[in-house]
Amino acid sequence: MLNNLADWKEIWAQAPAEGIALAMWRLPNQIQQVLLQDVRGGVRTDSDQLEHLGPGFLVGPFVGQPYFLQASSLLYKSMSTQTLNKPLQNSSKEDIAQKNLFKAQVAQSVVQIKQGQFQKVVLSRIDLQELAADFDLCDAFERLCQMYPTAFVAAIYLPELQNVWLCATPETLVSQDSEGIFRTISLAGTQSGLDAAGNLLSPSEARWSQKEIEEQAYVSRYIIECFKKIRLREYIENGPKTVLAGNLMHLKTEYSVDTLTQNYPGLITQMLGLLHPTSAVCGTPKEAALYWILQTEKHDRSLYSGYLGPINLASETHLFVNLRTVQISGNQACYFAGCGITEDSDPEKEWQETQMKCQTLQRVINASL
Ligand SMILES: C=C(O[C@@H]1C=C(C(=O)O)C=C[C@H]1O)C(=O)O
Repeated sequence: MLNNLADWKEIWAQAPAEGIALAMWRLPNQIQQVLLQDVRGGVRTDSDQLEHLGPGFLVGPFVGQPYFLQASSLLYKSMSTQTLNKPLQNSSKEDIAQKNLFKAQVAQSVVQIKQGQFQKVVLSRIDLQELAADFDLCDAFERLCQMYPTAFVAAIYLPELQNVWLCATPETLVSQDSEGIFRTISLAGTQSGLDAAGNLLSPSEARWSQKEIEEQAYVSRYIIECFKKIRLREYIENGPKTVLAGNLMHLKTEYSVDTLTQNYPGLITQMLGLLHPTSAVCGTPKEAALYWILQTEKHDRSLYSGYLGPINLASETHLFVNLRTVQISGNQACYFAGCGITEDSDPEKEWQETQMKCQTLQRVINASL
């Protein structure tokens, strides 16, 4: 039947030798997990028309053409009901050299903003850690599904990249359901969702500063500008409101469009092309922010802050921003996290924010020790 955890582990173990591309995911608020195998190994596509690609899984890098994984086979199983009984621990260490470098980059970005080069930029950094000898990808995926029920949890393997990515992201980039409802969100502004004792706070306890409200408004304005470019006026806007995303809280505004009554059949393809990379992961204006990111960051973002998700499956498409994500090569884990910088940014606070974002995955992955 190939639908229990042991079978899925076997498929993951065999994939590199067989040159098969894999994607395994669990949509937000669902219990069903899906494992897709592409015997062709996944191919680069121009994604001109998502609708024409057929059923599969799309993986777009921060910059460049996406990979399309065709659904050669699909396996389904339910999330394990076994509860996590190991304590979660925050294991991120502070590397002083990394911290100083990042804080200097944030300070330089603030200077650029004050000089009028751009208004907002999202800078990221990496945190390299060794995985425990008994780390198991499928177990970590299960734990993330249990810990973060509202996240999109996914793991992918692409033979061309020779590494695995695992994420638990709170951010929808674009989606369209079987009734033709298109959705996107504006997500930004970050604060801890835990109190000093590590208990979850309620969203009503969040207090947002002007800086964070402004930071999220850039993303909302950017989305509305994209709608304007295609002369779409009939959209529903809901928010901003505070949402919990794992150990963090963000400000979120939801946008939806009824593509059937509005007669917009290609909206999702058009919006994907216009939106990515949004002001939530790149900045405003996009070109100047992107130029600064590529000049400043010392690492290659690769698939971090790109997008991924199932397309054309059961007449639905759900693409998410690849955040709260880790790239795994052998026993090396490379965690990625970024933060939105505006003219009011404080380098120390921005560093702390990236630490909290890395911990979203680290506290769960390291709990399997
Ligand atoms: C860039 C990241 O997150 C994005 C940036 C946020 C912010 O700047 O506050 C919040 C949510 C995401 O849209 C990340 O998690 O790496």
